[in-house]
Amino acid sequence: MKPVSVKNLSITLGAAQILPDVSFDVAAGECFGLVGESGSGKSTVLRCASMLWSIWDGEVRIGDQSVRDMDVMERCRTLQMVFQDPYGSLHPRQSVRTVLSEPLAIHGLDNRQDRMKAALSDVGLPSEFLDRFPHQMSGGQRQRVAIARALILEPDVLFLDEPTSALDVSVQAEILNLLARLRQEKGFTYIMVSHDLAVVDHMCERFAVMQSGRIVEVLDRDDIVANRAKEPYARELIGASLAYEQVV
Ligand SMILES: Nc1ncnc2c1ncn2[C@@H]1O[C@H](COP(=O)(O)OP(=O)(O)OP(=O)(O)O)[C@@H](O)[C@H]1O
Repeated sequence: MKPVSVKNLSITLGAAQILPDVSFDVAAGECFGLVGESGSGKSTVLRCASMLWSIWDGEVRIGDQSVRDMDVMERCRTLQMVFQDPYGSLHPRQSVRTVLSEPLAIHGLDNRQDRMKAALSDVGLPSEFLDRFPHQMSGGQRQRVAIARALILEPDVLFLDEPTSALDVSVQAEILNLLARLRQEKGFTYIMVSHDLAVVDHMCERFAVMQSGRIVEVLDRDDIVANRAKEPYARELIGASLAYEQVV
């Protein structure tokens, strides 16, 4: 289990300062949420912290190491990402076997067959799925494969970028429960982006409310129940989410 620390993260793209100055700490084994309106910079935090984008200022550490000091191989073994759209994140012409075996080959890991079967079993899929292609699976099964791909190198930290929002409502809870079980079993540290406060409330111990590239407030579940949010935007977001839950 490793903690994550983000300090004074800032990024400017063209003339726009997307993140002026973002800092937060995530404890080892914690699930930390990032919520906020569309365009508030949630995914940008993950893109920078994972080094998908590298032109930013500040510091991101996993355990005692800066992500900038890790080489690509080390970073892949430390940190993996799960994206919103499992169809988009899986190559249409690659079988599950190819998707799962490639990282093992690149990292020179042995017992590949056993590792692939174990990763599929971890996400609740039988080993026959190794021969399937993305179009032969449901959305939920594709997301399970994307999660298996993230697990296969046994990382410490997972960044989850709206991992259920492209899925049918009936499958969303299944995937969230799977992610919660995996965290318990494997001791992952999660940073989870969502626009859905109910999802974050279900999954995360604490969450940061973002607006216009800034964290306006960090809250935990008890703060929601006790209506303790101080910042007007955070209060508004929570109020809107609670009102929506009452309507549906
Ligand atoms: N490649 C890019 N070039 C320029 N601006 C970008 C780029 N990607 C994102 N942005 C801008 O950065 C800001 C933050 O985007 P980001 O995707 O991080 O928001 P978000 O909170 O994750 O939104 P959503 O919930 O809709 O995914 C937005 O104003 C967006 O227009």
